[in-house]
Amino acid sequence: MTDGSPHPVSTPVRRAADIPPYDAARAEAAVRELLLAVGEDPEREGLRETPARVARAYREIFAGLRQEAEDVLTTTFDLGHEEMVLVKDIEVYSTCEHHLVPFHGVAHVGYIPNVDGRITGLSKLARLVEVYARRPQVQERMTTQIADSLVEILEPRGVLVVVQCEHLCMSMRGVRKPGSRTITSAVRGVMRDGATRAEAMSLILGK
Ligand SMILES: Nc1nc2c(ncn2[C@@H]2O[C@H](COP(=O)(O)OP(=O)(O)OP(=O)(O)O)[C@@H](O)[C@H]2O)c(=O)[nH]1
Ligand SMILES: [Zn+2]
Repeated sequence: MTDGSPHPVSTPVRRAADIPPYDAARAEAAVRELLLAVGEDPEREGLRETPARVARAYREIFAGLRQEAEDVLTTTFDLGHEEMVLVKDIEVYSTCEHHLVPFHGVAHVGYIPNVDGRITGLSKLARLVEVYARRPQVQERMTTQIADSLVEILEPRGVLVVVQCEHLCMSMRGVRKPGSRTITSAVRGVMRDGATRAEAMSLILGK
């Protein structure tokens, strides 16, 4: 990303409560305009329902804008488990905020609970990824948000998030390099320690 990007990773993120309800009619009108702009006929048979379909699809694809990490990291248990918990290969579909085309791949989310051993349900880690993936995104910000929300809510001793994605904006257009993968990571607390980090990484890389 260029330094002059209008959407740097540090862009302040609006809270779900500050975002107006999804405007399906507006999305539909915009898709119709887009079809006209590219030279299509939105009235032809195959396209007649497309603006409404796309509006419904966008509601789903961007549903994370109206969710917060607190909404999904609800279930916590005090199991007294103080060792590393890692869920790997969580499938991710997100949308590049520069081109509004998908980027997709996997996320690996690990943490070391705090001394009380407070942990969350495993599925909640995958739900957390969804909250941040279902927004117009850049991969770096998504990775950071996943890590920081875990830190804030579970107060674990350490967190490691690794995301590996192919960006379709680099595959199907622009530089046209299909198959390249971008890897981002965010490491917090004791996961920064060499041995702990190495253990997490070997679990991620191991088959
Ligand atoms: N750092 C980062 N860059 C991204 C991400 N998604 C897309 N980009 C990049 O955002 C940049 C936008 O660059 P611009 O020069 O403004 O746009 P463009 O002319 O469409 O650029 P090209 O893709 O090179 O054709 C491109 O280099 C994309 O590869 C992401 O998640 N993280
Ligand atoms: Zn892009």
